[in-house]
Amino acid sequence: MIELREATVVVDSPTGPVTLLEPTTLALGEHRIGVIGANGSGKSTLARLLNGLALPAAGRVLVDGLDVDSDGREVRRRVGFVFTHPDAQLVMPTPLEDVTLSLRRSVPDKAERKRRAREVLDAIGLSDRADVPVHSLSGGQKQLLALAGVLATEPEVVVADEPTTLLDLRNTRSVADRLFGLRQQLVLVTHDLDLARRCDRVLVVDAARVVFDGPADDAVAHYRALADADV
Ligand SMILES: Nc1ncnc2c1ncn2[C@@H]1O[C@H](COP(=O)(O)OP(=O)(O)OP(=O)(O)O)[C@@H](O)[C@H]1O
Repeated sequence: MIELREATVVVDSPTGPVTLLEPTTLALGEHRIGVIGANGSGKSTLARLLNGLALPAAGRVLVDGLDVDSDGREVRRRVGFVFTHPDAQLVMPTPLEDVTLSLRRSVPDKAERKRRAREVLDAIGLSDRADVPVHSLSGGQKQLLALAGVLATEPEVVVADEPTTLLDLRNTRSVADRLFGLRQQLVLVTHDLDLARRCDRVLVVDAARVVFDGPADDAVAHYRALADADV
């Protein structure tokens, strides 16, 4: 369970401190939680708080009772993060080497690590691409590989920040189907309202606040009304 208690994100800027997230209190227990809202509203900031990529300036963020501030390493082990751009995550020349690298902490034996990496690639549908150059993969395959690298570490929660934004319809479907097929809790930041509708609970973020929190259809209606009010 992830809990935010009056968590606030503030950054310094040349003109003084800027609040990226107003004090926010949430308990995130549902299997699939969507986060929607306009560009620049604070969705990524909220997502990054959940695994300590952003730290609260005030308030607390707890993952299974562990504080992101003081137990950052353990929190990051429990909460995996998938970025919009898979290239931000893929550092090795081939998929097999990349997933093997993700396993370096959890699997000490080298041969066993490779075997497990092949299993992970197989499970995500990339076993036939295991040894090709990463740069030759399609955008969808790269995003699946980034997800495989995260899943290899066996997190309890997967936070994905607009993981399908760069993908075409077919790749969006395949990445989304993997994400929604996970046994792990999923927190999905997305501009794709069809994906948001598949979530059990959806947060709408606007101007650095969570302005709606509830069932997906109601959240999408709320977001549409906000957009209409802006025109
Ligand atoms: N380090 C920073 N310093 C100053 N402002 C920042 C910083 N990081 C983010 N911001 C600003 O905070 C606001 C919220 O950013 P965030 O990335 O959380 O938005 P978002 O809702 O995820 O947007 P998008 O849908 O465009 O990805 C934006 O106006 C952004 O420019």
